[in-house]
Amino acid sequence: MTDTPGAPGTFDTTGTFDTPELTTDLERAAWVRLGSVLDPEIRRPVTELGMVASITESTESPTGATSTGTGTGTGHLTIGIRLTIAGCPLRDTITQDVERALEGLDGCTGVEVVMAVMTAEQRASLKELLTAGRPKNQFEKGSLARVYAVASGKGGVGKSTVTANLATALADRGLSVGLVDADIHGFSIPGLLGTTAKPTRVDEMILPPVAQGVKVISIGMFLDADRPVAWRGPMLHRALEQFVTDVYWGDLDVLLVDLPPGTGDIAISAAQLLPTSELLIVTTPQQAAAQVAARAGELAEQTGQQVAGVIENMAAMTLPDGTVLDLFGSGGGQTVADRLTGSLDHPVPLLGSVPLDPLLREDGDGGTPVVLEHPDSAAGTELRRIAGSLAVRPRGLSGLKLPVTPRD
Ligand SMILES: Nc1ncnc2c1ncn2[C@@H]1O[C@H](COP(=O)(O)OP(=O)(O)OP(=O)(O)O)[C@@H](O)[C@H]1O
Repeated sequence: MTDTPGAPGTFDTTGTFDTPELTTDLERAAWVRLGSVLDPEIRRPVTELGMVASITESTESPTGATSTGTGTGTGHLTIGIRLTIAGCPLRDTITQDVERALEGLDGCTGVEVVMAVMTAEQRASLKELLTAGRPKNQFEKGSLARVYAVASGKGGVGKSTVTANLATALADRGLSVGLVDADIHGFSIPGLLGTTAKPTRVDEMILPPVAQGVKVISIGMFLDADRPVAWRGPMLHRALEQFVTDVYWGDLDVLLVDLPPGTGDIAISAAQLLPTSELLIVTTPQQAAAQVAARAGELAEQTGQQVAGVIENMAAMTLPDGTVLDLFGSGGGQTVADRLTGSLDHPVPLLGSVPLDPLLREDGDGGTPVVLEHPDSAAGTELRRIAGSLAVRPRGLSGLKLPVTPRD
């Protein structure tokens, strides 16, 4: 892989992209194959994004011998790729993906990937291509994405762990999923998804890293991890606003938002910025915890949100010898669901009850969500089941009867 300066020229003035000049059959076949290479962040083919600058079959082999007789090339391809920014952290991934896509291509004797960087005009064209026709806030009313803001009454109930696993399980089902870590003071989502990647900036547009198949953005990606965040309400609101408006999410099926615990500024900002969002309330089975969790759900009355359901976490676990360990008591999830059903104008179901499971914690610590690493574990099975019910849930609950799945 070698670097060359960005070569302008194959973008036309209307902001769309010309295909590179293709003169041999091999070059044309390579172009078709490269249509399967997705930009790792934008998740669209590199051929659609103006990232393939050139495909050239050399007439001279790397050893200096020229091709003979046929008038065609030597089968050695040089692929010019334009990265969005210099020092793009994903250059190796893109190189490997290009090489893999061209593997076994008939008549291809070798591939060299040459990297360049987009010019300012090319970046502007790319941004135009990605944002054209999209509202600044794509999650306004009328948005096709289902948006779930995950809330809890207090910290430590496993809200972030549940959110990361639901996002991963939904992505694993083939849905296009975004995840905003809005737990500004206690951001833990990048760790739970095993990523230390930073977002790429294309001018003022932010491309979120993809981890475990989920497009994820967290305040932690912009900060020095060891420094506490001492932000006040307006700054928190601005940060969340940027996550909503400046991040390129593409066409999402589901956006999950990991809220901080409680009923603070961010929960209210999220309701304003994401007017179609519904709340998912996470609680432990403990009755005292359930009372606080219900209060977080009742905020929905003031913000005009619906509560899509309650998820009980840290429920009783069955030990290998068959005994049941009921660490936090039982019934908290159902209590919250009943109380919210009583106080809000729509039924609030208990969506599921995730047991205490050491694998959930271990996999979370390891950055490999349990739904992928141990899908058949007690917690993995229940989290995948809950994700399944969210995946098929219609958007908006007004006037709809919800399937209530009480647990015993
Ligand atoms: N069902 C479970 N079984 C075992 N451990 C769990 C379970 N759910 C969560 N945990 C563990 O509990 C701890 C707290 O979880 P997590 O950080 O997700 O909570 P939280 O509600 O998001 O906290 P905060 O809002 O304060 O950030 C983590 O160590 C996590 O691995």
